[in-house]
Amino acid sequence: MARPTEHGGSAVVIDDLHITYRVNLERKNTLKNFLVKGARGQQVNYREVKALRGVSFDVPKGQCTGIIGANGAGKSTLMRAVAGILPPTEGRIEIRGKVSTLLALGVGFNTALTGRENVLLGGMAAGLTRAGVKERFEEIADFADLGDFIDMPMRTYSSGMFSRLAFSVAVHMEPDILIIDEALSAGDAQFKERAAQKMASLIDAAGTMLLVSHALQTIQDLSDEVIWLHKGRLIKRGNPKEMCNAYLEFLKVGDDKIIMEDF
Ligand SMILES: Nc1ncnc2c1ncn2[C@@H]1O[C@H](COP(=O)(O)OP(=O)(O)OP(=O)(O)O)[C@@H](O)[C@H]1O
Repeated sequence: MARPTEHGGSAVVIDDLHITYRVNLERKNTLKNFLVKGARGQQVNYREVKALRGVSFDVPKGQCTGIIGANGAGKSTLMRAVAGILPPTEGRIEIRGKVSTLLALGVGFNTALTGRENVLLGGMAAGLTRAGVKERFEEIADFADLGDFIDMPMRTYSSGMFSRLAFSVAVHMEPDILIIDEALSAGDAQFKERAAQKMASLIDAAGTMLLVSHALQTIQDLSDEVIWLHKGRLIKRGNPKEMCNAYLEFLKVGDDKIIMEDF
């Protein structure tokens, strides 16, 4: 049973989240090198990248929360953490419901298998029964619109085709929480249009969404609230138009001071 907290209406609660990547700087990143260095008492050379530094916010149920920020701000890291792919280095993520994400599904696809087989596996990985996936299969395949390619190994897919299938599987899982990271850039113009329509209908169906995009118009059109990340920190959260305007102003000026004044 959900713990009664002050975040009663939240689908996701993120509390003081830190994520630090540990990057191995060794030229020879091999087990042998690691063991040889260990045996000689030498240190293996690591560098730490603090991708998220104490981020806290909650995602209200049934709303779309947009995430914006410059390259390297930590947006994808945050999405991977909410999807359960990356464990928090420090802090806490509480998820109330079934999460579906393009990231996790894309990662889970086995390119030696056909699209059809991957839909089955992906659906089951997302918590559906075999019968449940079969019931939805036609709709998923129709939406991805890959023609005969659905029965071809996925290694023969273009990256756009890969994304279309991943997107289609993700949005047909009826998740409680849907994570979309730049999904609208998946596929060609026609698919983008259909993807946007599908997302609008998902939002109407009151699903909770986390949406990461550099397309600020899309963010404004779809989000109820926007979070602005910069260098691993949450700078501001609030009304989509105001957040996007503030971010655009920052991009124009290109100066961290504009952020730090309010921070
Ligand atoms: N696998 C990784 N190993 C080490 N460092 C990483 C890894 N992935 C991301 N980083 C670093 O973490 C920081 C945040 O990266 P992240 O991809 O989350 O940013 P982003 O906001 O999604 O950026 P973009 O808009 O460019 O996609 C960056 O400094 C990046 O270099």
